[in-house]
Amino acid sequence: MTASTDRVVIFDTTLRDGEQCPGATMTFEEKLEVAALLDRMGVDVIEAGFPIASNGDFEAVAEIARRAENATVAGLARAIPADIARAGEAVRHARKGRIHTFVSTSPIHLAHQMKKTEDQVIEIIQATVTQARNLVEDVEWSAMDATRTPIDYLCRAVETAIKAGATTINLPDTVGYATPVDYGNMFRQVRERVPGADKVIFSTHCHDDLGLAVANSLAGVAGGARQIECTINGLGERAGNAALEEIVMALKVRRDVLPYGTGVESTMLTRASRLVSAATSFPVQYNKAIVGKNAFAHESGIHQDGMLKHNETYEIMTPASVGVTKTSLVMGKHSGRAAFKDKLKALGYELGENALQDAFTRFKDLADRKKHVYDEDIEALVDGQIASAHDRAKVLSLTVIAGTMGPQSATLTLDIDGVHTTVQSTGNGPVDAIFNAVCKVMPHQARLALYQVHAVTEGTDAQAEVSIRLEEGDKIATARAADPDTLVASAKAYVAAINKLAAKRGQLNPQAAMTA
Ligand SMILES: CC(=O)SCCNC(=O)CCNC(=O)[C@H](O)C(C)(C)COP(=O)(O)OP(=O)(O)OC[C@H]1O[C@@H](n2cnc3c(N)ncnc32)[C@H](O)[C@@H]1OP(=O)(O)O
Ligand SMILES: CC(C)C(=O)C(=O)O
Ligand SMILES: [Mg+2]
Repeated sequence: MTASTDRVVIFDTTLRDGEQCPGATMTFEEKLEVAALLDRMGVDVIEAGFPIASNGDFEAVAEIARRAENATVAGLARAIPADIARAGEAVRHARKGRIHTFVSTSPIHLAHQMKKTEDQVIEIIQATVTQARNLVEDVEWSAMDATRTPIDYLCRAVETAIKAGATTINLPDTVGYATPVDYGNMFRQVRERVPGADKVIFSTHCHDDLGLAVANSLAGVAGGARQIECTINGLGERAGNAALEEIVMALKVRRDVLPYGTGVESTMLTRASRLVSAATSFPVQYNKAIVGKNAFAHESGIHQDGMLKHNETYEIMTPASVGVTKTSLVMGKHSGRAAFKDKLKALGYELGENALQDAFTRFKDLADRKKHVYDEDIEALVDGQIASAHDRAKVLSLTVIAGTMGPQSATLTLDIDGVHTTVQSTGNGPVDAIFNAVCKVMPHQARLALYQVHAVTEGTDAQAEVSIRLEEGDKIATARAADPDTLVASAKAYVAAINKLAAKRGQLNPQAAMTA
């Protein structure tokens, strides 16, 4: 695949450079799982590890090589015969195997890390690429720290690698130093000057030290590269590598100016991101492009209003195109009426204009005080509004006799429209006794569909929160009440639910709303 084609090879190095990120080590099984997903989603080359690094790395590369059905599997090797032999052994059983060998070319690396002269490194390139090529057909050679290498020497090194049989030439921005203009020009110059450059694929490999990894990779493609090395979630050494999901979507969304396709199924990107995040225990930052939790979330009223009118007002790609079910309109202090009304509709409420305005004001007050406003908060706010608007009965006092001696009984005083009524009742347990007492004052035909108690906090002095759901024909009323005394919370929740039911009935027949 030379520069004249419009297809870019996606080379994923999550399992090699990604794993070099401090703390991101994956187990053998996790690596197999990630590799299987990369293979299925259409990644062209999976760099599965650095076989000389450890027996574990060797085994992982070898097993991934055996299992991969579509992708080429690459193993990394320094410019050292033992490394190359080990990488060759690891990818031996792959349907398509690659040895990726690299050596430094920059003056600073030659002087301080390699302690070799330029001529010595040229000899090493010649010998090691030849060795690799004798083991496999597909050999990638990388000039480590290419972007800090004088162009004349870089061209000489690349020419040596091509002559020795390299089929892919990678020019990494190892330390994340390049800018897009530099990086694109480097590829243009090398491709123009090196004999045989038109017979190989040039590759980018960018690090994100200046936050330019994706931009540099795309500039490299504009300069003639046709392979991009990248990682899921941008994982990698130091600030990471170019993020695969960003590269794939940039090429997909901006095909008008970057007319190069990939074979990656973009709807699997979110899944891959979650898998790698779980395997490495590295959380994905909320505002990460493409796969972050907020990538398709809108909180501000103006954006939400636009999104409700037309989804292209504030989204340049659909959530479905990257495997996210839907856009989310997050309710918060920046939300407006349009989104609030839409949320209420989704939650099953249809309020008149005045009630809507009232609920919206209360919602804004709540959002000013609370960081996250959940659907349940909005439900409670509207339910509370409905209930308090029709809150005709209130629990004034409750005395319960419970325990083993039985029968359990409850003495309950309710305030209904300002009139205090006291009743007594027995029951099969204290809660039953309370509910029977309530029914004496407020008879109804509703079925108790849910009675649930849970502790709001920990400890024996915790507040008990009781949830009740009553169903009467097609009318449903739910209510919650909290009190340090579970039985008092039960009485309050039950009365609140009946209040709501009465209000619902009352909308049809106000006189019959409460039959005390
Ligand atoms: C830019 C990159 O991402 S490069 C890849 C980096 N990844 C890793 O290093 C992860 C895996 N690494 C390892 O497990 C180990 O470092 C090993 C197994 C590769 C080597 O371990 P050791 O033999 O103990 O060497 P150590 O790590 O201390 O030093 C690296 C040696 O490799 C040499 N070296 C580094 N790169 C290359 C290269 N491309 N070709 C040849 N030699 C190299 C260094 O000069 C140094 O040699 P020296 O010991 O003669 O000075
Ligand atoms: C091994 C090489 C390709 C590398 O990771 C780098 O230069 O960043
Ligand atoms: Mg790297």
